Amino acid sequence: MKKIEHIGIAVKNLENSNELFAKLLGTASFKTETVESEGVKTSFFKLGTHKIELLEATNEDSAIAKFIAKKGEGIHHIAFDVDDIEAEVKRLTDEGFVVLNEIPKKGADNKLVVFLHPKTTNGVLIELCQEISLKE
Ligand SMILES: CC[C@@H](C(=O)O)C(=O)SCCNC(=O)CCNC(=O)[C@H](O)C(C)(C)COP(=O)(O)OP(=O)(O)OC[C@H]1O[C@@H](n2cnc3c(N)ncnc32)[C@H](O)[C@@H]1OP(=O)(O)O
Ligand SMILES: [Co+2]
Repeated sequence: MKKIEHIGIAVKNLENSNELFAKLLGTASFKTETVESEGVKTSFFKLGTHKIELLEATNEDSAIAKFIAKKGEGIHHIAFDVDDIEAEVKRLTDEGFVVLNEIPKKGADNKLVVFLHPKTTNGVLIELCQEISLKE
């Protein structure tokens, strides 16, 4: 794994949290994107080479809606940048981690993503992500 790509934060209202994080970080969100397959609306802030991803649920079955109902707003996942997501899936599976989707899926911000179950990673949901252009 190369670096932390982003930290995902579950929020109830993206518009309000966008304003709050813009004030907090002193910089505006550079992108908002809805990923229907994940049931989320996202907003990204850049901090050096890292990002903060705010996530609001778009439906009640979304992982974000369930998370907020159980734990409230807050840090939802940590995403790591990888060069070869399929090789990382194999390496981590061989190490005994539970991969939630072995086939990488399309995430936000031009990435392929894979999640690891938080039960096998000390209660922290881990996302692996790879820039799509590197795959082609
Ligand atoms: C925009 C796309 C992408 C990107 O490009 O960046 C994203 O970031 S999408 C983010 C949203 N999508 C996901 O999170 C997909 C992966 N997550 C899942 O598949 C599920 O959320 C899950 C982790 C398998 C949990 O789902 P489920 O079992 O249906 O939910 P429960 O509410 O029953 O939770 C079971 C258990 O797991 C704990 N949990 C749930 N979410 C988290 C979390 N984010 N961090 C830590 N722990 C989590 C939950 O508290 C339950 O624990 P117990 O109560 O102790 O059983
Ligand atoms: Co994410």
